[in-house]
Amino acid sequence: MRRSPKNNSIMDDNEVENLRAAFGDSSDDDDVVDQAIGDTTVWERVEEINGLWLCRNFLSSAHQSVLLSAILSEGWFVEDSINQAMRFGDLPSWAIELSDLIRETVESVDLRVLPSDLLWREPLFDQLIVNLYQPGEGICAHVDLLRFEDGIAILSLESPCVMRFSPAEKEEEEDEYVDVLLNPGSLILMSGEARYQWKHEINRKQNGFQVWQGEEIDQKRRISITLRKLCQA
Ligand SMILES: O=C(O)CCC(=O)C(=O)O
Ligand SMILES: [Fe+2]
Repeated sequence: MRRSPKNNSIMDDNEVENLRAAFGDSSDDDDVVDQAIGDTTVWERVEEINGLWLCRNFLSSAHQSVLLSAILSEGWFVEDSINQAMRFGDLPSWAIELSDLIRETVESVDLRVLPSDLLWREPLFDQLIVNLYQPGEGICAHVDLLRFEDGIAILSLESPCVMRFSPAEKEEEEDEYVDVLLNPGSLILMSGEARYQWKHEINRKQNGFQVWQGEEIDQKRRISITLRKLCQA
């Protein structure tokens, strides 16, 4: 069975004001603020999967460029053989800003995007993975390790991709899955069932070939940022 997510877009009345506050209301640079707010900065619940939320335009293109430069200037990806960087505990300032922005934008909508015990834990995230995928590279189906708490965020940069969710435990021969398109600048949040009862994967094996709604996706390099919190020992 193939299912694709329906878009339950709900725009909170206060959202634009809150986003303006989140991105800083620099009156000398209103363009950047407007781009940051975007016209589709909306949390969408992926209907088929409890606890899975998508914010398509979480970061404006300007903000994506700034973040990408910050990541690349960490110097983690200077060699072709290195495609993943992990940090625990003290995160780089750009990751803390991202984490703050997630909390602010979730708080600003009157929707249960993240249960409040997760949203208000301190810190919200203390573990970071940056993955760099060349065209044709992806990640096989997995549930994130249980050493991490519930409440996981993934931000996409540079290239769109399709992330496939499938039940972690499926009946034999059952082929149930839900595809979600992750555009650059989009953010997904997984909690509850989405985090524990569904696997996620990115299949770009065939020379980077992926299809979304019948259209081939032009694969480029993709960078993702995964934010999680380690369980207490
Ligand atoms: O790159 C992604 O979007 C997914 C990364 C991921 O699932 C992980 O690091 O556990
Ligand atoms: Fe994962």
